[in-house]
Amino acid sequence: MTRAAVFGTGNWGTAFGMVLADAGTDVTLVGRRPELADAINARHENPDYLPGVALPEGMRATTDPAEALRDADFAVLVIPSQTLRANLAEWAPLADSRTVWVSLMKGVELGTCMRMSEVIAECTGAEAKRIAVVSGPNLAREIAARKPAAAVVASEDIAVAEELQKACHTQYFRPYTNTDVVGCELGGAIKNVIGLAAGMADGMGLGDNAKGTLITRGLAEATRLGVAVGADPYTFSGLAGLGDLVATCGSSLSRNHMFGVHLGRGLTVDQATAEVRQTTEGVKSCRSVLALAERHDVDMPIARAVVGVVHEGHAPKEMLAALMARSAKSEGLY
Ligand SMILES: NC(=O)c1ccc[n+]([C@@H]2O[C@H](COP(=O)([O-])OP(=O)(O)OC[C@H]3O[C@@H](n4cnc5c(N)ncnc54)[C@H](O)[C@@H]3O)[C@@H](O)[C@H]2O)c1
Ligand SMILES: O=P(O)(O)OC[C@H](O)CO
Repeated sequence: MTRAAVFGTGNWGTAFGMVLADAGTDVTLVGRRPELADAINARHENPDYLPGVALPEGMRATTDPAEALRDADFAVLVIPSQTLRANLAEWAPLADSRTVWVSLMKGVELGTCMRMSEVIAECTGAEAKRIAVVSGPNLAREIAARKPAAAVVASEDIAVAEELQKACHTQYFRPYTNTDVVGCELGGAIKNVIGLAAGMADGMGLGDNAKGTLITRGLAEATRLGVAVGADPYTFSGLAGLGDLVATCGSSLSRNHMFGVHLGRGLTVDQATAEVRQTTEGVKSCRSVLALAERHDVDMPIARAVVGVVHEGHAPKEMLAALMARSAKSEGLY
C-alpha cells in the first residue's frame, strides 16, 4: 500500500489527506498541536479547520514527524511557504532516501525568490525525480465536501508524477500529470497575487469587466515571468494557470480574494489579516514574485500595484489609477 505523510493539519493538508485516503493511500497527518491530532484520531474530524467534515476512518494524525515518515513513499508539504526552510531543517534528516517530497504550497520564498521545489531540493538534497508539486483550482472546502475538481501533478520525472497521480485519483478529484514543475509552481504563486487584486476590485465594486481584465492581464504577467524562467507557456492556460486564476478570483472561499475584498472596502492590512486569519500566501509572496520579475527584467504592473497597496501604504484607488494611466500598447504577451 502506498504511504503518505502529510505535513500540515490546516485546510488543504486535511482535505488533501482525505483525497489521498479516499484514493486508497495510507495517510498520516503531521501537526504541531497534540490536542488537534487527538481530536482527528478520536472523532475523525478536524474541528479547527474543517468542522463537520467526516474524515476517512483510516486517516491518522500525529505530532511525531519521524513516525509519519517511516516507510513513507510521499512526504506531502502543506504549510505556509515562508516557514518551509525552517521546517525542513527538522524533517529532512528523518526521511528515507527514497521518499518523494511533494509541495502543495503556492508561494515564493522571500529573500531568495526560490520556488518551493527549489527550497526542497536545497534543504533535503533530493534530486529532481524525488520532488513533485500539486497545483490547480483546489479550494479546500469544496474538495472537503467532495465536490468535483481537477489538478496538475507535476514532476520532472513523469513516472513519479504518474505514481502520485495514482495515489490521489478519486471519483471527485482528477489529477493530470505534467513535467513542467516551474510553470505549475509559478502559476499557483502568481494567481494568489492576482487574486488579491481581483478582490480589491470587487471590494471597490468595480464590476466584472474589471475582474475579467485583471484575470486576463494577470495571466499575461504570469506567462511572461514563466517564460523568462524556463516554464512552458502552455502550462499557464492549464489548471495551474488559468484554472486556478478563475477559481481564486471568483470565489469567496479564497483567502487571497477575500483579503483583497477587505482592502478594497477600506480595511487596513492589519484589519484584513485579522479578518482572514488563515494562510494568505499572496500577501508575502507578492514581494518575492515582484523581486523575481525584476531580477529577470519582466514587467508585472498588477503585481507591482498589489505590492504598493499591501506593503507601501498606497490606497487601492491610487493603484487602480496608476494601472489605467499606463501608456497604451498592443495586446500581445509583451
Ligand atoms: N486552502 C486551500 O484551499 C489551498 C489549496 C491549494 C493550495 N493551498 C496552499 O497550501 C498551503 C497551506 O494552506 P492551508 O490552506 O492549508 O493553510 P492553513 O492556514 O489552513 O493551515 C496551515 C497549516 O500550517 C501549519 N503551520 C503554520 N505555521 C507553521 C510553522 N511555522 N511550522 C509548521 N506548521 C505551521 C498550521 O498549524 C496549519 O496546520 C499554502 O501554501 C496554500 O497556498 C491551499
Ligand atoms: O484560499 P486561497 O486564496 O489560498 O486559495 C486556495 C487555493 O489555492 C485555490 O486553488
